[in-house]
Amino acid sequence: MGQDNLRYKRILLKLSGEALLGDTPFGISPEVMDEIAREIAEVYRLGVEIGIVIGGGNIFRGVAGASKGMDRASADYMGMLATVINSLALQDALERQGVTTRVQSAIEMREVAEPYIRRRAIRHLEKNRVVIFAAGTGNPFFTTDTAAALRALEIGAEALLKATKVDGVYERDPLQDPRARKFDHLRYQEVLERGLKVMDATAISLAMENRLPIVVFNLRQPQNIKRAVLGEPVGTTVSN
Ligand SMILES: Nc1ncnc2c1ncn2[C@@H]1O[C@H](COP(=O)(O)OP(=O)(O)OP(=O)(O)O)[C@@H](O)[C@H]1O
Ligand SMILES: O=c1ccn([C@@H]2O[C@H](COP(=O)(O)O)[C@@H](O)[C@H]2O)c(=O)[nH]1
Repeated sequence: MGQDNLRYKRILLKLSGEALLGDTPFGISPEVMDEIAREIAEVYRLGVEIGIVIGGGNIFRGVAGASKGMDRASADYMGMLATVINSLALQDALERQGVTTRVQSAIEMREVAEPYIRRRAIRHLEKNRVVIFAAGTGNPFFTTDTAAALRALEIGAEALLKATKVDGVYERDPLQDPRARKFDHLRYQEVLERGLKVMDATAISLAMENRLPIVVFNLRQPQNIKRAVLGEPVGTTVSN
């Protein structure tokens, strides 16, 4: 398949940390990780330039620590380190699929990852390397959704693809209310006004201000990443 069929040639893919659990109670399911790596490798071979942000919900979330009395900022740093663990696991899985990758961390840890340098990240993408952005924004009180929107804008991605545990954006959380209806398309403002929690408001606002389209879809449904890249109807699109 040639590049002409692609709807997006450079994407920022946000992967749910929680989806990595699969059937395991904690951490990373090797089967799920391999399956995700295969899907990404297929899209990579279409010639798409791919930046990735992966969440940390399978290991630790700052709000969970804070709710048990921890200092919020310390808990958030733990959450950011959790995303580094996931990023290294994803790098390993992708390289086993023959995909060249680099991990860039927003918190410096030279022995395991490059520091985040925007121009260098763009150069990696131009050289057909998948760039995995670890440690979120590097700042507490944010989430990896916001990190994904930020990095998408920094690298000039044409879309932010949020691959998560649900099929798209619903009128209410579908995990709480299975009767909730799914939207095919929503405007940014509607997501904010309806208080839809599928993505945090900071990420939505950043995308809205910069007209960055967001596609929310189910990570565990085979071929969904490819379908989104080809512009086929999948999940929910959030744009103007
Ligand atoms: N209106 C809604 N439509 C769809 N999902 C919703 C809605 N409201 C809440 N959600 C929840 O939002 C979740 C996705 O966002 P969240 O940021 O929590 O997870 P993630 O990004 O998939 O995981 P992680 O934080 O581990 O990376 C879904 O799993 C869903 O249960
Ligand atoms: O910029 C950021 C990104 C993340 N965090 C912390 O990491 C965890 C895990 O990220 P999720 O988006 O929830 O998967 C998050 O709960 C925060 O505690 C951060 O502080 N800053």
